[in-house]
This record gives sequence, structure tokens and C-alpha cells, in this order.
Amino acid sequence: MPNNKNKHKHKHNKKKNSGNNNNEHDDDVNVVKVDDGDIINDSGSDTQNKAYNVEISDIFGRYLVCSRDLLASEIIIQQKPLVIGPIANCENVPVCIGCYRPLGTMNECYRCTGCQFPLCGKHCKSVDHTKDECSFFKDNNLAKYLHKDDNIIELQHDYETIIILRCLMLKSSSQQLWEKLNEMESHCDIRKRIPELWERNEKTIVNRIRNKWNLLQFSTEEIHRMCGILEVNCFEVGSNSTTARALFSEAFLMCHDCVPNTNHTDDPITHELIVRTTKPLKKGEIISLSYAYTLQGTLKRRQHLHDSKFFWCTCERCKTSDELGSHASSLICPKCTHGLILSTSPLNENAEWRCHKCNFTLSAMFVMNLVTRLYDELDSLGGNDINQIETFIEKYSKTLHKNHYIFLSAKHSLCQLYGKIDGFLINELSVAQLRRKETYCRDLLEVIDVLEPGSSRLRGVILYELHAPVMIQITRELQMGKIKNSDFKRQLREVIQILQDSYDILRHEPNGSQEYEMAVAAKSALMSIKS
Ligand SMILES: C[S@@+](CC[C@H](N)C(=O)[O-])C[C@H]1O[C@@H](n2cnc3c(N)ncnc32)[C@H](O)[C@@H]1O
Repeated sequence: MPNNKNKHKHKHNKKKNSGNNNNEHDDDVNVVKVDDGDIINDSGSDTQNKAYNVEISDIFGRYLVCSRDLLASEIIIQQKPLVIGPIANCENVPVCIGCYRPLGTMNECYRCTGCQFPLCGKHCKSVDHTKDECSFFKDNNLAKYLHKDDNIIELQHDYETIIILRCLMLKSSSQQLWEKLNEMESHCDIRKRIPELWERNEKTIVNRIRNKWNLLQFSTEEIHRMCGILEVNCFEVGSNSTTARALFSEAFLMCHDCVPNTNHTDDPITHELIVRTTKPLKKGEIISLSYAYTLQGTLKRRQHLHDSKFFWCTCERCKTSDELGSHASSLICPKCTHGLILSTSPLNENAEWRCHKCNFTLSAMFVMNLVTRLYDELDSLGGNDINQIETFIEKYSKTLHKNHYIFLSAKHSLCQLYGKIDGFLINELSVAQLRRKETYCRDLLEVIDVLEPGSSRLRGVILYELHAPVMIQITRELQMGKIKNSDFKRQLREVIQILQDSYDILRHEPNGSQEYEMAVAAKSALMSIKS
């Protein structure tokens, strides 16, 4: 699908949902199109022209590879959710079951006139609470369970179960979608052997559906399978206060890589997913996304992948002890004080860590405990205290490499705080503070270029943050006669390039998102510089 020109049309089996997208079930407005699993795209070509082929390997299971050469920022997949629903452990409950907006309290919130489930209002724009679902909830008198908020944990579990129920309801509402869903991996064999996971689901989800809600038509095995399908395959969609989880019938096939070559966004209302390349890809190249946070160290990343997606990653980044030269996990040797301590065998999470200069060693357990403690310490500072975060960086500058992921997290906060919070607004920053903001942005970009190369969202955001301190510094220096006009012009060209790169990446973000706002601001800054 090169550059939006060569898009897929939903050729066949496109059908109306049995419900509709309006919570009051107004059949005239915005009728839901159910995605039967083919790519739906916003212009023309057919589904034969997919940007990918599905392959299968002993390591990944099924995975996607490019069916042809792809350009940077090409759309690979664009599709609506197969199933969507509230997240697990949602802190904002009660939320609207249509659009996931927080509702305040259960007693006061608006309720669907059909099934009495909580909604944000009569005119909720979401498509997710369908007519079929409404009848099902009503017939089974389920609203009585989502009535009170005196037990928040219980309410969170009720909400968590809604998406499982939406999956199970496909069995009777659409054989085709039910089959699509059941193509997804649930890792039941592995998950069954993890008692804390299996028993938690048994107690929280299975017993709720079968015993509390008395929906005995769904078997214990089926419910566990849906839990697994969600755990293994779901995408988090939406934004901060309106987060949801969703399954997509093609996108789930992308395998994980700790240096992904795609970016994805979703529409704030429909949650249609768009997956794009972040760099040019060759025919046959694996299409990957990261199931873990990329600016995290190998020990933590691999553990997270193992615990939540049930595999040990063996990608190129995980194989190298310096994380492809980024040093995102490297420690400074406390003994010789200038060597770096790295894992001796990064694919073995129990392997020793050793200084490459003096051979001083640390156990993996010690390293894990150290990074957990430091991460918690950083976390406890709260997100907004510039001075405390600066002190944290200073305090551990002889313990962690400057690109260690804990420092990257601190620097990420700082480069967004400098210029934005009271007492540190951009025009109030001293030369030293402007330089620090610039340095943190450049440090981050150095690592992002290795770990999220190309047009990643993070890169777009950090580039945007970088332009302001550079621009202000050169303007001040010119005004004070510290630089010549020719130097100013040269550095201004760099600012233009930074803004242009940021705009080119962030313009693909959904309208209404913070990142899209940055793209708009970058464009307007570009225009005012050029005028
Ligand atoms: C979302 S599914 C991806 C589709 C899956 N391969 C399939 O055939 O259904 C995630 C699962 O794929 C496998 N997988 C994905 N990326 C992997 C990787 N880099 N290494 C090993 N297994 C991977 C794991 O079994 C993981 O739990």
C-alpha cells in the first residue's frame, strides 16, 4: 500500500452489524461496518494487493513479511477492531461501555435505555455497544451487577469481563468472526501451568460469567481460551483517560522485535488501527512491532515478554550485551570506575554481569534488584519535579551509563518538563537550562536512532522538543552579537530540518491527539520561520 495510493478496498463479505453505533439504537446514523478480517482502507485497490504475506516458523508461529518493497511511512494494515472493550484493572471505573470515557459515579451516570448499562450519554459516538449486545445484556439482566461502586475491585472485574463476553457473543452472532477469533493463539497449554494466572482468571472471569452472571451457555474452557486470546493478542487503543483493549484480525499476526519496524495509531472514536512502516522495508523482510516498551533494558523487557506473551525473545538486540551499542542496560563499574558492566550472556537471564576492563562481576539477581530499586526511586519522585529528577541523574551518574534506560526515562521526563511547567516556561529558561533540555533531547535521539529507528512516534516527539531550545539559544546569541548572521542561518537550517522531520512523522497521528497537536505546531513554526 505505497503512500496511501495503493490502498485496500473491502471487497467482499462486508456486512452491517446486527446492531448499530448509536447507543440509543438509531438505525439512521453511522451504521457499523463489521470488519470481516480483510483490510479496510480508505481508498482503492483490492485485498489481493496486501503489503504482506503470512509465513510460519518454529520460533514465531505465524508472522508477517513484506510482499514487496515498502517505503517509509507506508500503510501496511488499516482495520477496525474485531472486538473491543474496557481494559483490565481500569482505574477510572465506572466508564462508558461505548467509548470508555470515565463517568464519575455509578449512581449518577447515564444508562442505556435498553439494557441499563452505564454510558456517557444518549449521543455517545461509539460503535461498541450494539443492538445485539444491548438485547443480550437486557435479557440476562446483567446491569444489576454494574450498578454499585461500593466495591471498586469487584466493579473493575465486572468491566474487565465485558470484552470477554463480547468475544463469546460472537459465537452466536457471527460464525465467521467467531472463527477468525479462534484462529488466534491463546497459549492455554502454557497458561494452565501458571497457577497464579489460571486461578486468577478462573476466579475473576470464569466464575463471574458462569456463576455470578449465570451464563452457563459459555463453557469454562471457552472462557479461559478467550482470556488467553486477549492476553496474547490484544492492542491497547485510545488515549490516557479513554483507554480500551482491542483485537484486530490481521494485525495480531505481527511478530515482536525489540527494534520494531512499524508504528501504529488508532482513530480516537472508531479505534480503527493503522500500521505503518517506520523505514523502507525490502520484500521478504519481517514486519514487526514491539510488544514491550522499547526504552527498557533487556532483563526487564525479556521478563515482561516471557510473563505476558509467553516467549523468551532472541532478537538481535536481546543477543547483544550492549543492546546494539545503545548501552541501554550498561552499568559503570564501581571497582575500577571507568569500565562498563554488561551481561556475559544476555539470552540467559541468570548469567553474571562483568566489567569489560577489570572483570569485576555482579550476579544477575543483584543487577535486577538494583535497577528495580532505582526505577522505583525515580518513580517515587513524581513526574513533575525538575530539580529532584536532576538530582537523581547526578546521584547515579557514576552507577549507570548515560544511556541507561532509567536515565532515558528521567531525561524523557525532563525534556518534556523544561519549557512547560511553572517556573520553567520556555522563555524563562536560562542558557544552562536550555542547554540541558537540548542535551537530553539529543541523548534520547542518539538511542532512539538505534532502538526505534526511522519515523517512530517517540522520535517525532523528541525532535519537536529539541527545536525550541535550539531556536531560542541561536536567537538570543544573535541578538547579543555572540554569533554571526551566517552561523545563525546555518543553525536555523538545522531547526527547519528538525521541525520538518518531526512534522513528517507526527502528521500521521490521529487528529485530536497530543502528537497531532505537535505536528500542527511544528507546521506553524515552520511557516513562521520561512515567512
Ligand atoms: C500476537 S501473537 C502473534 C501471532 C502468532 N505468532 C500466531 O501464530 O498466532 C504473539 C505470539 O507469537 C509468538 N511470537 C511473536 N513474536 C515472537 C518472537 N519474537 N519470538 C518468539 N515468539 C514470538 C509468541 O508465541 C507470542 O505469544
